[in-house]
Amino acid sequence: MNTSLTTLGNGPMPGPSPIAGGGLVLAVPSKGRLEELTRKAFTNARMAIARPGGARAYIGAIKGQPHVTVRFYPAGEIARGLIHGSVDIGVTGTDLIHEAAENGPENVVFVRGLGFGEADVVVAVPDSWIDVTHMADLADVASDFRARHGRWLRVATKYVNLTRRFFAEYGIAEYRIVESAGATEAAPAAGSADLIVDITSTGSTLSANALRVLDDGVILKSEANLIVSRTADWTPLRKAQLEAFFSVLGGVPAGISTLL
Ligand SMILES: Nc1ncnc2c1ncn2[C@@H]1O[C@H](COP(=O)(O)OP(=O)(O)OP(=O)(O)O)[C@@H](O)[C@H]1O
Ligand SMILES: O=P(O)(O)OC[C@H]1O[C@H](OP(=O)(O)OP(=O)(O)O)[C@H](O)[C@@H]1O
Repeated sequence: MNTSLTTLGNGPMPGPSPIAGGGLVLAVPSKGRLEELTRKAFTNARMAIARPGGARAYIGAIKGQPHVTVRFYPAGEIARGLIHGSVDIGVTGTDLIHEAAENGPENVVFVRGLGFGEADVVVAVPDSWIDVTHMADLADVASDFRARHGRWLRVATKYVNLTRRFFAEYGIAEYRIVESAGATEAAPAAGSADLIVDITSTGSTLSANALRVLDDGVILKSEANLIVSRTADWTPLRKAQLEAFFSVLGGVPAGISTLL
């Protein structure tokens, strides 16, 4: 697995930044698989993240980057912070940028994929729905579901916005979203929803719950990314700090130069 943040090799250990004052917020995932792999990626790039207060502390630092404050946030919060400009640089899943706002991708620069957190957001139905293999079949099911069952078709998901946009592309409007905070795959068997939209990587959670991805049901392919906010307040000082940060990672990436 390639967890390198650099494109041009690791380079020398960074010295103290010549720039004083101001400061950038670098947000990294506070828990789960993304936390561990993100920290490994920064360590590989000789930018090891220190978390002096331990696993429950929410502020960290990078040696040699005195103008960078590391904040540990849930992955979804990082996406929202990058879009709104309260986070300058962040690592999170691309799925969360797309889910957080329809114009989310326009408000950030995806600097590079990090080679982990690879997963697809998919539409999955019970294995027993043998005649439903494509979104067009689902559209047929949705259109007469209420007449047949006396209630709307229910979709369990935490990807409410991605679901609405994707279903609209197929003209599917007759359904209800059941917001799910976790264990979404359990919802159809538990009777709280008819189908789901969720993230999958190996597919084992879907098959363990007798669910199947529709043939054209991949909404998007996601990966952990190093991301820069376009909406942050890019004063000349902070732009210089951003350049200093990326100089350690092999140079300022092309997409960033439009900010500078
Ligand atoms: N099985 C998986 N394989 C690879 N990447 C995944 C997998 N599940 C989730 N991810 C990635 O990690 C991100 C965070 O997922 P996770 O399940 O840790 O979030 P959460 O705990 O539900 O959300 P939050 O961290 O915002 O509270 C996902 O949005 C996706 O980008
Ligand atoms: O396709 P799979 O490889 O089965 O992964 C999919 C599962 O991973 C995530 O959950 P979570 O992070 O709670 O699960 P995990 O750590 O067990 O993968 C996601 O919400 C799915 O439930």
